[in-house]
Amino acid sequence: MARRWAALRSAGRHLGPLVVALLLALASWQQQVWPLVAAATLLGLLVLALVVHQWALWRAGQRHDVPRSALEEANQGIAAMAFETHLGMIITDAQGAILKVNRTFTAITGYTQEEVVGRNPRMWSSGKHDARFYQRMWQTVHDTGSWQGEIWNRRKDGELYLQWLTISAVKSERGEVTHFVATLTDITQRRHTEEQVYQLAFYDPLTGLPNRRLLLDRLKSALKASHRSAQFGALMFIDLDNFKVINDTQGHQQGDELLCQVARRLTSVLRETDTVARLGGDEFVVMLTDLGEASLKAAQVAERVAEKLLAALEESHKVGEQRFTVSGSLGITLFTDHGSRADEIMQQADLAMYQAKAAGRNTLRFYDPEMQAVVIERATLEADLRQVIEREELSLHYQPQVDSEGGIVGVEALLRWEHPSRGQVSPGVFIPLAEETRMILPIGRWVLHEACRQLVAWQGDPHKRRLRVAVNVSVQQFSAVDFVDQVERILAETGAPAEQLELEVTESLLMHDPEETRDKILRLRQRGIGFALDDFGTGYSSLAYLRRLPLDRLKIDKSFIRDVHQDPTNAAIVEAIITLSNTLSLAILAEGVETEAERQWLEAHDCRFYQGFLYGRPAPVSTLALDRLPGTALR
Ligand SMILES: Nc1nc2c(ncn2[C@@H]2O[C@@H]3COP(=O)(O)O[C@H]4[C@@H](O)[C@H](n5cnc6c(=O)[nH]c(N)nc65)O[C@@H]4COP(=O)(O)O[C@H]3[C@H]2O)c(=O)[nH]1
Repeated sequence: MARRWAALRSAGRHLGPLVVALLLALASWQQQVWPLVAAATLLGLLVLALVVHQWALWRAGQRHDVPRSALEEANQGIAAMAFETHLGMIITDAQGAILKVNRTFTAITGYTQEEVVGRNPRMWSSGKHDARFYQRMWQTVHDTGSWQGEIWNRRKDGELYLQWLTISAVKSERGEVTHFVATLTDITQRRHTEEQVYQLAFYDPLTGLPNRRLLLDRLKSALKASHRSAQFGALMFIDLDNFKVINDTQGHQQGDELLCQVARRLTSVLRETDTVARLGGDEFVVMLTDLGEASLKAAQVAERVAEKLLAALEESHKVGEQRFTVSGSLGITLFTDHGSRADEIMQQADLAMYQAKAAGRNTLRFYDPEMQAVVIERATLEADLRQVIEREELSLHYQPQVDSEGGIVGVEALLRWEHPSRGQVSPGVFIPLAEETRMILPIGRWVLHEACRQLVAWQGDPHKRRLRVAVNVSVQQFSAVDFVDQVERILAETGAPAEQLELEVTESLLMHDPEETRDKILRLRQRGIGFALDDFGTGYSSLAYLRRLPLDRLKIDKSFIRDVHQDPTNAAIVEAIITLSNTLSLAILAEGVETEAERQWLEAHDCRFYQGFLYGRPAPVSTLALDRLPGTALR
């Protein structure tokens, strides 16, 4: 029995430490390289099999005498199987001379067992790591029994590759190192994939510049650094002024090439520590750091750099066979870590850039906090505007339209917004905002519906039943493909008489699609709806288009009516408009008539319809007493 134990122990002595070392190597490697966990599991199973096998042999040995050579054979077989895993494996002696490598090693490195036995693994070092790296590595193996990490090595064909390497020292019973076991995996491809993912996540694919995410990351780090150093940094937004034209006329390929050139130009002006990022389109951002502790000095430095950047852009760019000049609008904001957040700083630089654009392009502007207040105000108003219909804060006021004999011919419906905390918001403020946000579409529908509902309500009132109601229609609303259907539907829903509805459109509609505009107007006129051209004289009027538009009425803008009786310029313009309307057989109405003198002059010059404070301000239905207006009578 004692003999059998000794045989087993002897076999175990040969194999055990190596297997344990293999396992340790695999286990530590497994923590790092989870995708190959399966290989480690396989090895674990082999070891389990070894234990079971040892146990079976021992049991068998209890019953029969197992020859020592059989035990050794079995152990060696198992060790050989465990050795041939998906990991590259190397066994060296205590001096580092290679004793054995497996097939995976050969597959990874290109070296066969015969080529490496007796040699030192130093033979394939890449030259990428310095002597200290190797010293530390071996020191760790000696101190702790193992080392693991990434290391660059060279394959037989000379190619560099990155491997995950685990080295374990195998010690004798007396604690002396007898062997080293190393496992290695080729992680070059994985690293390459990781780098690609990183590149995609943090860099702009076209120019290779950092993208918004990386820029924000760097800005946050810069803010933290400025907290420690108390130094200012600067963020600049650059937007190319004429890029869109070049892109549209020359094609996207040329546009892309130009953007790449711009990226190179901007980078060439800056220091290595500065960041140039591309946010997309033709928007670039530059971040400068360590501009000193004094804001004035920092601003001066930033301004100098900004000027250099603009100058670099202005030098002509050769794209394909053509040369282009581009200019940029540049907004700058300075930052330190005074509680500002990265996104706020970005917004400030963006705002400053818009200021630069508004100032005539090819220029730079510093961020101005007052501008910020305007923008915040606008954003809040916009948010409120989005809920204006459901919160029922809109109403219509009506302003009378009068003929030369004082008879009321109609009213203009004018939209009012009663804001719960701000009170009345002027249409001059919220209508443009509604147009920008396309909220004008639902709001416009509401106005039309409400005006038609009012028309029907007035049908029962002998004083108002024949009133014509004029409704303003914005270009966006009119241009909607279903505008004609929309009007038809509202007329049907409310039962309003179409011939008492007049739609007021503006000259900007003429710029749109004249054929489509004409077609829509004709279709609605067939239903009996009238059309007036509002604010006439203030916009761009193509007389050729005007002639072709089937209108009923021109409304002379109030700016020309002011003091028309004593302002020769206004008088000349109004006379010309009246002549034109006569030529085109259009009725004419003067807006903004405030004084009797203006009205008399207009009447003397053949303008017979008026609207203005002289006859009444726009008023809600409840206070609209059309029968009691001075000098008027209901027609
Ligand atoms: N100084 C002076 N002003 C006079 C006089 N008589 C009338 N007004 C004002 O002149 C504007 C006439 O409307 P608009 O030219 O269509 O100009 C309107 C129109 O373009 C737009 N708007 C108003 N309601 C609507 C609407 O329902 N839809 C659309 N799309 N725009 C609307 O907002 C603009 C401004 O509307 P309001 O502030 O109501 O301003 C109204 C009116 O109150 C006068 O004698 N003197």
